[in-house]
Amino acid sequence: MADFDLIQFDLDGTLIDSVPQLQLAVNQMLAQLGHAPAAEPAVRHWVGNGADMLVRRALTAALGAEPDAGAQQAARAAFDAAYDKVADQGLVFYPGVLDTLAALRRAGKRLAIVTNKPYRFVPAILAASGLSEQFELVLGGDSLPEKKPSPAPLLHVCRTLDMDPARTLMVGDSENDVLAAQAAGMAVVGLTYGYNYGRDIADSGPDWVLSDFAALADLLLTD
Ligand SMILES: O=C(O)COP(=O)(O)O
Ligand SMILES: [Mg+2]
Repeated sequence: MADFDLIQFDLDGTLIDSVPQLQLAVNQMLAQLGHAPAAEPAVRHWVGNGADMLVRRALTAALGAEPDAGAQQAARAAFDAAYDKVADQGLVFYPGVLDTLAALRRAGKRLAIVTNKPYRFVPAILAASGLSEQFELVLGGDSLPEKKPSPAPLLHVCRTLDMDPARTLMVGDSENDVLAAQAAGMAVVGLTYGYNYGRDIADSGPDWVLSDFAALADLLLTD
């Protein structure tokens, strides 16, 4: 058994499969700007570095070139307005997520979320899932000047909750989660089922590779 007091979770691709809602918002943005819709696998590969990068990657694919600042800004505003309407609709949790989070809380583990998704969208998602009370701290990609793969948000959570990074576990689906945790001096679990630009999460060298969220209970709660 691994002994950690604080578990920091990624959100998209780790707790929820948010690509359906992100795809809706991306395609609404593309339609508004006169472009053809993007297919689901493409959107899946564009997630991971926050909304600005998602919008930039979608626009670059549609235009065949990098957007200028004005186009990017207009597209981001269109995306935000569309995503605001759907972010908390029809949420799908990966198998085992809700039960395992509840078991970790019952065992006295402290839980936090560090996502690259802009913070404004996150409270509604957690409220719609009944998870608002489970996490002591929630940081979005724009909560601090740096987002994952910077270790800054992970270390900020430890400082705020007065916890030692050496007794903290990061759990995520992307190399950004693994790199952030490694730079923060934290152990990290890489989940295989999320979004990692189509790459194998094992390649970034997490301490554990799990294909099932419920396996976290075996890692953290059995002795
Ligand atoms: O919004 C993103 O690009 C990714 O979000 P995540 O950090 O929760 O996976
Ligand atoms: Mg993720």
